[in-house]
Amino acid sequence: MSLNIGVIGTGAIGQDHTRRINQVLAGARVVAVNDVNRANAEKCVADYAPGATIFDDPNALIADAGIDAVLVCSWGQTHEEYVLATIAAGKPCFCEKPLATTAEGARRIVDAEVAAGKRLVQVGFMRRYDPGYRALKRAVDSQTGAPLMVHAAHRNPRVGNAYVTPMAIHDTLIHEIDVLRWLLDDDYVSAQVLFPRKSPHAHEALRDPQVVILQTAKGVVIDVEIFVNSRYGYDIQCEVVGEEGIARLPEPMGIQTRLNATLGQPILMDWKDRFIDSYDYELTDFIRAASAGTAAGPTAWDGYVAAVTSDACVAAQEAEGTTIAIDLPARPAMYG
Ligand SMILES: NC(=O)c1ccc[n+]([C@@H]2O[C@H](COP(=O)([O-])OP(=O)(O)OC[C@H]3O[C@@H](n4cnc5c(N)ncnc54)[C@H](O)[C@@H]3O)[C@@H](O)[C@H]2O)c1
Ligand SMILES: O[C@H]1[C@H](O)[C@@H](O)[C@H](O)[C@@H](O)[C@H]1O
Repeated sequence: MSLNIGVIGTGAIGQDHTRRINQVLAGARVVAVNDVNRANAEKCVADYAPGATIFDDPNALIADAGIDAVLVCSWGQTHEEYVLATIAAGKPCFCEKPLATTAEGARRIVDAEVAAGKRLVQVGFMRRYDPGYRALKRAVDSQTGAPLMVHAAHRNPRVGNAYVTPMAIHDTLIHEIDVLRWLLDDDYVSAQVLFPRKSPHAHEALRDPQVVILQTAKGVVIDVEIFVNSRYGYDIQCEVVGEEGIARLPEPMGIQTRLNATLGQPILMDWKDRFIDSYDYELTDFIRAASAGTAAGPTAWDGYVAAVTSDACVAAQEAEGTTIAIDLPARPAMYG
């Protein structure tokens, strides 16, 4: 039996997920879509979901008896409302990051899921599914000894004018916030942000680059460079320094050339290409679990921890150079 999915938010990633569900993956179909911008919904249906129903009301889509599960791919500040409504309908929900734009909002989702008594939410932290990060985790767990430090970088070639300083945390660093605590099996205890000299490519409302320093409960010190005007490429770096050696995230596959006295390898420019396999794997996991009426993968608790950590990092941006403590409440039993 095929899982009937409704997608709320049919912009860049909503369309890309619709394409992969309808054209690449097995076991599910996107049969309904909603977008505040109807033209985006129409384009998504025309390109990737012929025959799907366009709902003008997202809550009607969530409640519709023909919809088994919901993908929330709208702007971050709208996620909480739709995820809560999907939990209330008792349906599995895949929510793109961030789960909510405030820690309080993410906590309301955790509480609703706990009250529902079973997992219904998967957060779109796709890097946990990336073969490179998975190989890195195996090396960190079994070869390089207890981790001491992590050096990471998250570089985008450019961003639009709507992207302002706190978004470097909520929109960009949030991937490292999630994947590094998964990689290290650890939680954060403090955050500090340093601002190097500003890139001339950064617009007025954006301080870019930034360096975020996170410390973990086990004593690991992590530095993450966020540089969203790198110009040269979409580049994700991660190196874990352990007691016995160093493990590095592999570069994405690319043809190496020896040409004109130069050793060359292309660098990707778009996030869609960098994690293309991971998006396929995370949605495969979602379809499998949702077909059994539940959810798998990154949890609402992971989304909540990311929100608490993000808030601390934004406070650390505002208090430039000051170390901000991160306090997490006890983890509900449902999340292991
Ligand atoms: N996991 C990843 O790597 C990744 C990559 C890109 C985006 N994202 C996340 O996905 C979400 C969407 O990002 P995007 O790049 O596709 O943005 P986008 O602007 O291209 O698309 C968002 C769509 O949501 C629609 N929308 C906004 N508010 C809505 C509402 N209240 N109800 C219904 N539709 C609404 C917009 O009209 C737009 O079509 C964001 O939360 C973003 O952080 C995740
Ligand atoms: O929404 C995108 C996406 O999450 C990318 O993976 C990240 O590199 C960008 O910085 C962010 O703006």
